[in-house]
Order: sequence, then structure tokens, then C-alpha cells
Amino acid sequence: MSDGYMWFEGVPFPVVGYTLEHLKAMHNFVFKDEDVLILSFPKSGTNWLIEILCLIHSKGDPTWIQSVPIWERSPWVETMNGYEALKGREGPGHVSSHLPIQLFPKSLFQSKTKVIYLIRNPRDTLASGYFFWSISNFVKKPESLEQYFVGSPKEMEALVTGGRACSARALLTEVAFGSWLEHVCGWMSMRGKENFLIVSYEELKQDTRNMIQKICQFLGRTLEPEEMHLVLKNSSFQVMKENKMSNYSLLPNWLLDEKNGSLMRRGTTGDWKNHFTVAQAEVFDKIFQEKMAGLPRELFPWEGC
Ligand SMILES: Nc1ncnc2c1ncn2[C@@H]1O[C@H](COP(=O)(O)O)[C@@H](OP(=O)(O)O)[C@H]1O
Ligand SMILES: CCc1ccc(OS(=O)(=O)O)cc1
Repeated sequence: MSDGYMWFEGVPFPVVGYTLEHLKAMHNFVFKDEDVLILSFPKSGTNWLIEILCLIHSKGDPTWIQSVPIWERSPWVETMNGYEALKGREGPGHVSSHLPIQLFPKSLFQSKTKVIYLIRNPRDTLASGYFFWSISNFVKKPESLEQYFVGSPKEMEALVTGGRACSARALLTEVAFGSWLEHVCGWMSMRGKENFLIVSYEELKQDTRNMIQKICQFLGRTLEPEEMHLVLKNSSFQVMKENKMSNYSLLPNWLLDEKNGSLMRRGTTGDWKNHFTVAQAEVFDKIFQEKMAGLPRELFPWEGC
């Protein structure tokens, strides 16, 4: 825990909300065929997708999202509180997780649980994570974006000269829940299964209505035009930002310093461009191209934009 993370099976976890005992016990969690699982690497827009799924469930009626905290509506299987809530739940429901595939409860792979994997430009997850971890006490606060990006100036130098690209922060290897690359590559092994849907933050931003339709189709749900209108309205950035059940303002101040930021920060694509240096962007490109070469490009709609 000395580096500001709690390590489990080689993966760094936040130090608040997680224990090794729960992570071990959670491995035996039994998924129901009717559950809906939301999977993502942190800061991919997970809470937005959770809000959308809750609103699809309620056909746009905001009563549920305005009265129950988001982490109770779709508990995180890997957190202590989330796991306890899920264990005691009788019927099926929504479940959220940031876990990499190798740590996931095995029952998922024998179930028909519908799984939605949310993917976002890792440059934006990096920038979003930097600002979020800086205002929270889930993990050690980053010293600067530079430090968060590569660990140290020395590592950056080594990266630029091509020396140690694989071990650098640019691969997101030492942020909460481990490596973005490993997270994505691991879960992409489920690609093609009929109970597995991939949604990108970028497509969700660009054509929210169309993506909600696609999600509804996957879930076997339909929305009347007026219901769709309500889902769109109540999951919009502005409405979510003001919903205290969804914007994390219910978390105590010692855990999330709301004076200096919010979960609901920008809600845009490409904000990383305002924060990365040219050198950082080049390094990131190089590593991304190299490591993701084996996966189809359509998985990364933000590339080349
Ligand atoms: N309704 C919404 N529309 C668009 N983006 C949203 C959103 N709700 C949350 N987000 C964005 O999702 C990111 C948080 O992701 P997560 O829920 O996985 O922690 C933040 O990104 P930014 O920090 O780039 O603004 C946040 O602003
Ligand atoms: C208690 C709600 C909560 C807080 C933080 C979480 O992780 S992360 O910020 O998305 O990495 C998950 C759940």
C-alpha cells in the first residue's frame, strides 16, 4: 500500500472501498442470466452508461435516478459495499465493474448475463483520471500530469528514445485497475459473443439516440419516442451534473474534494489535447499503434479523428 494503491494479483486497486478479503470472496459471486453488467476501465464514462441503463429500465422516468445513489442502483461487484449489496439482492439487476478479465468472477463466463463494455479514447481516460484522482483520496494523488503520464521525467526521456516504452505510465500500467491496454485486450476476447456489446464513449457522444437504440436492441427493450426523449434528457451531462444521486456529491469531502472539481468535469471528447504536450502525444501514439496493432481499427473510433 506504500505507493498509494492496494495490490491484488498484480493489479493496483484504490485504497478506499476495497479489501483483499472482499476481492477474494467476490470471485465466487454468481451472476444471473438476467443481470446486466457494465464493464469499463475507470474514467470511460461508466456512470453515464449506468444512468442511461437505469433510465432505459424506468422508461425515462427519473424517480429512481433521483432517489437512489448511482452506486446502489448498479453496485460495483469489486467494492466491499457493492459486493455486500449484490450478495443480498434477490432478483436480477445492474452490476458495474472495472475489473480486468482475469480477476472476474468465473460464473460470468457460464452465464447469459448481458455484458456492455464501454471503451473510451485512453488519452481522455488518462486526462480524466488525472483530474479525478487529484481531487479524491481513492489513490495517492498524482503530483502533476507529467508525473502521472510517465512516472518520472527520466522515464519520459527513456520513452522518447524508445528505450522502455513497455513499462511506462503512458500504457496506463500503474493506475487504478492496472493497464488500459490489458483491460481492453483481455475483455476483447469476449468480442463476437451474443451477450457482449461494445459501446464507445465517442459514439455515445456523437449520436446518443442511435447508441441508446442499439443498447435497447441488445437488451431486448423498446422505448416509445417520448420515453426516449426522457432518457436523453435525464442522462444529459447537465442534468446528471445537477443530480446529487449521480454526481458523487454524496461522497464525503475527505474522499472527494468537491471544491476543486467533480466527477462531472467536461463530458467531452478530445479534452486530452488541452493537456498533453506534443512529446507526450507522440509517445502515446507510438505505444498505442504498436500495442493495438492486432485489434481491428473499428474498435477505436477516435483514432484518426
Ligand atoms: N452524462 C454525461 N455525458 C458525457 N460525459 C459524462 C456524463 N457523465 C459523466 N461523464 C464523463 O465521464 C467521465 C467519468 O467517467 P467514469 O464515470 O467512468 O468515472 C468524466 O469525463 P471527463 O473527466 O473527461 O469530463 C465525466 O465528465
Ligand atoms: C463509491 C462509488 C465509487 C467510487 C469510485 C469508484 O471507482 S472509480 O472512481 O470509478 O475508479 C467506483 C465506485
